[in-house]
Amino acid sequence: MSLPYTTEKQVAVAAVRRACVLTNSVFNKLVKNETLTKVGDYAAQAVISSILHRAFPEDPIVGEEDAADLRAESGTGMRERIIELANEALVGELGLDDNVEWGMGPGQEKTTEELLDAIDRGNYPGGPSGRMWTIDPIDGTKGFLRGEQYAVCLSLIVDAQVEIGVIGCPNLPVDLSKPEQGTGCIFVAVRGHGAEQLTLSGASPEPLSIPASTSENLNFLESVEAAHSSHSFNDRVSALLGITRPPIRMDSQAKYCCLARGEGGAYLRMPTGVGYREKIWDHAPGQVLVEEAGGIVTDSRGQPLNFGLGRTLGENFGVIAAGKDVHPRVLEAVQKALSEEKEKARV
Ligand SMILES: Nc1ncnc2c1ncn2[C@@H]1O[C@H](COP(=O)(O)O)[C@@H](O)[C@H]1OP(=O)(O)O
Ligand SMILES: [Mg+2]
Repeated sequence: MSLPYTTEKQVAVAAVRRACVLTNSVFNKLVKNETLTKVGDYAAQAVISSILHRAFPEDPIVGEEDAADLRAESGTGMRERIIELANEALVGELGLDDNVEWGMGPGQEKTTEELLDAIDRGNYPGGPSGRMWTIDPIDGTKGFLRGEQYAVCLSLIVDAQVEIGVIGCPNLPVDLSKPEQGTGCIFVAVRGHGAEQLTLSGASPEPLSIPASTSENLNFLESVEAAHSSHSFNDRVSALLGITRPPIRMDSQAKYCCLARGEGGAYLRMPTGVGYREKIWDHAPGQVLVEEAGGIVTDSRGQPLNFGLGRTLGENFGVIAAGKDVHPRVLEAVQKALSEEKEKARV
């Protein structure tokens, strides 16, 4: 019997790889300003969505972008650039085992209308049942703009459970401690079948598992942006756990990837204020990756993240991701730090 989701996995990896090549070339070719990330975002979503649609025409997509601004008169310049870049990425000869059947390779250029429709196909509202894909074409836009970490993220959710996660990290060192090995990795997980790291070209799969950690070699992975995740709360939790090493700060779901391969011991993301709801495309691929590498992902109450509530995870209780042995300790420290905060607010 073949493994479940064999075709889905191949198509997803190929789509993410093409989108990574595209975002790299956007970064290298264009002026570094806010428009750069928009161009990359739209073009990468167009590419991934086109490839998914060709392979799985019935599957709905929850994507970060929609094409409304591009369809407007004012979007003409950007639109033309995006169509050109998306088509380059779709037909480019990457010397890989891509399949023309899935809308990649020579002669597969799309019209403007087809690509705008592909972007708009990301408008699915999500929900508790059925199959759906999530796309975050450039997660960590701030990191992308700085030439640091960002990630191209894709997941398949079935009945609110994440079954496949694929995360492309073009700027991530193959091994954080061996920079000479170069950068560019793709992380892939299939529920029940493990997690692996590939090179950006899709070669050399290495299985991933999170090693056991002690307080001495443990440290947090956290956002660069203090507005996305409270640094001071993480400092307090670190102190409660006796962690002495400074946190590893990086943008995007690259944090889940590093955790899955044993770099840092826990990813902690606590809300900085009220109001922001985490999006499912920002956590679905990372969740299955960490779980398949042997870790646990919950919110700050110890509850699993709920991917069946729509486009967001609902009320924001934060995220704790860590190895099996570390997670209970982090959860306990998080709850202690939360009750300290409550106590302070009361006094
Ligand atoms: N107030 C916020 N709290 C948490 N996450 C946020 C907030 N504002 C934006 N984000 C999202 O955080 C993600 C990046 O997180 P990180 O800091 O780990 O790199 C992005 O997807 C970004 O969404 P958006 O793309 O809509 O800006
Ligand atoms: Mg994102």
